[in-house]
Amino acid sequence: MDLEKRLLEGLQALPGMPADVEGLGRRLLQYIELIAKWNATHNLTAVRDPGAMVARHLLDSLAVLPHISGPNIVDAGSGAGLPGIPIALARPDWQVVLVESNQKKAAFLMQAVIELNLTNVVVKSQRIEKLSVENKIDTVISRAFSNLNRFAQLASGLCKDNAEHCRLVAMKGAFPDLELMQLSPEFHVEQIIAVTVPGLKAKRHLIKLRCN
Ligand SMILES: C[S@@+](CC[C@H](N)C(=O)[O-])C[C@H]1O[C@@H](n2cnc3c(N)ncnc32)[C@H](O)[C@@H]1O
Repeated sequence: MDLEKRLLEGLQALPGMPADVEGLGRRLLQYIELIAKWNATHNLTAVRDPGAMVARHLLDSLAVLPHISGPNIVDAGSGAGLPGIPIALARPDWQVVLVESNQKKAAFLMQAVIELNLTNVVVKSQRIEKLSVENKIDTVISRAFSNLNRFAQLASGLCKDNAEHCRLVAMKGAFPDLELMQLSPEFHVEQIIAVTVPGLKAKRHLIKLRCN
């Protein structure tokens, strides 16, 4: 099955997608083509085959959409823009800040914002723990960033102006028993959600934290 067809089938199987799934699919394909082009020089992701990126990067990122709240999202340790860029493409009404401390990756993100005309995305080339934001943040999300406790420690300052509503959301693979046991009591586990990603057999879990 070709890439576009596989992507469209995946998008149609996911809840919370926009009405114009085909338009979203075209922009997502443009995005993975850009990753593939820059990957050789900027080492953005170990997944080199655009075919494998469909499920492992795009659908995996979009599967979180029904479980997070906007409109102000921060993606901590965004790397090649995951999950932040797919989220921004699917939700043009949300504002997404991509935070990435590696300068080469941040340069890619800035180029992606221009080439994909992402008017709802801002790139911050810095460490998440140093970030200050003007808007009240609704969700700080991370994928493959660090262990749960470290993520919570580094990112919780971003929730301080919106503590009632703001949530820290960590995208994890297998159920992270050990990481949950090691989480500091200052953070409260609000929800653990098993997520199904079309085309992926591997398990996915979202850990949603509230700062007490
Ligand atoms: C394993 S990569 C994951 C990238 C992307 N989230 C994904 O799922 O493909 C982790 C990223 O976090 C970035 N990073 C690590 N510590 C950071 C920090 N304190 N602030 C911002 N970015 C950080 C690294 O440079 C790296 O690009």
